[in-house]
Amino acid sequence: MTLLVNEFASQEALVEEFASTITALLREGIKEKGRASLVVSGGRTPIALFNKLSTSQLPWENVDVTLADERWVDASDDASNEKLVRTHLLKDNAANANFVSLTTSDNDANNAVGEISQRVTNISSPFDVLILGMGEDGHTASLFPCAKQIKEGLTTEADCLAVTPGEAPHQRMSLSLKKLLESKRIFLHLTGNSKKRVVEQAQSGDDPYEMPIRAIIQNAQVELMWAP
Ligand SMILES: O=C1O[C@H](COP(=O)(O)O)[C@@H](O)[C@H](O)[C@H]1O
Repeated sequence: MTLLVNEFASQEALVEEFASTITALLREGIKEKGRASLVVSGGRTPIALFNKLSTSQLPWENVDVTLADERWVDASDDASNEKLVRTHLLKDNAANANFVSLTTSDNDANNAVGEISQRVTNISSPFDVLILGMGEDGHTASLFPCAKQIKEGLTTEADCLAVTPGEAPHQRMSLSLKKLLESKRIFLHLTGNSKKRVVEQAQSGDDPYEMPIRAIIQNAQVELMWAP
């Protein structure tokens, strides 16, 4: 499919426009169906966007928010994507959004796949907005090229799976490629020149197992939101 490239002069300019686009899409979803859904990623990139989005004027109680992936740590751990979302997004106007957690108290994420899948399935499909990030290795969500579950992640009909990345910390829970693609609008949010080079590398090859972000770009229209 296509990668629509939106480049901004600064991260501030990106956040301003991106937050307003997301707000408009969620408002549209609520108008059409009574509820809207927003799937976000973790990591460092989305923090400023989350802070800005939390000030958006929306009936947030009608918005379901979940994650594209989670690190299998306690929700109080600094590595937790849920902690990031709770700290930077689910506050101010957005405090009443319905957050769907991708964690349980199970020690092993494999034992929680059924329960998490059920939670994700209960969010109306397709998602209104999906915001993906990407690592320097071309992983997106927790679909890591170095994980032995990568084939499962890119081919399963299930909504989510447990992943153990070979070269990154923490076991993960990730939405599957199939579930990620069930989204009306898919954004890839990146900052910095090195991530831009990784996207260019992804575009110049075909193998999704080498760079899983390719599986998204090859199967959907993806809107890149990039700033230096
Ligand atoms: O581990 C993860 O990394 C990616 C990228 O994070 P960033 O810090 O480079 O922005 C993120 O998209 C994913 O959700 C997260 O679990």
